[in-house]
Amino acid sequence: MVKIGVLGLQGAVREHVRSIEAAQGEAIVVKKKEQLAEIDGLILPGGESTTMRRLINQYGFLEPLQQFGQAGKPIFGTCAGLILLAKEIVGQPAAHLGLMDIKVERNAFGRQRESFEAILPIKDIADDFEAVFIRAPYIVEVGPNVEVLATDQDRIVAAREGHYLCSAFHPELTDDYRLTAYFVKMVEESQKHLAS
Ligand SMILES: NC(=O)CC[C@H](N)C(=O)O
Repeated sequence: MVKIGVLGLQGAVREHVRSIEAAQGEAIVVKKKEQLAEIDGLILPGGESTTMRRLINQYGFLEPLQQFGQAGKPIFGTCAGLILLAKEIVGQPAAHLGLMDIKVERNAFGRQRESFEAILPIKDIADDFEAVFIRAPYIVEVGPNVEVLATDQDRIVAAREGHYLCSAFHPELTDDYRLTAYFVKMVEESQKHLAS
């Protein structure tokens, strides 16, 4: 069974643990950078990206997280986690981890649609995924190697670039484990690659 960490500094950590277990992965809550050596893939949960970034700095996580991704280990960023992964954030001078070739806008759906649900098709994963959005960002632009997996009213809300996966919505807040299961499979496949 692959070991999947959930960055446990802030946000929807326990819900991701439950989803990983439901998707046949072993879940580990990562609170210290040394634990990154024990896991095969990592989920950056939703929460508040600015708070998470402050804690990432405080606990010395920034470079270890970047190295984890650059070593080819899969990372799945959900909501605030997507913002952490992005190379560019609209209106902000600097990115956080800057690993994925996407440009994102924070709180992009505005006040009227602060939180909402939508049934969305996700490429190769589901025709009818129940997507829960909470003060969600969306992806404004993607680089040439990024595959768009889902859109909501023409806004990009899920994408993949090689071993990086992201969603603007929260796949851990429902009992629909298909997106998490897709990530577990990505981690299993990367294990085969990294071993060969
Ligand atoms: N549910 C979420 O993760 C919200 C993300 C939040 N708006 C941020 O900018 O970090």
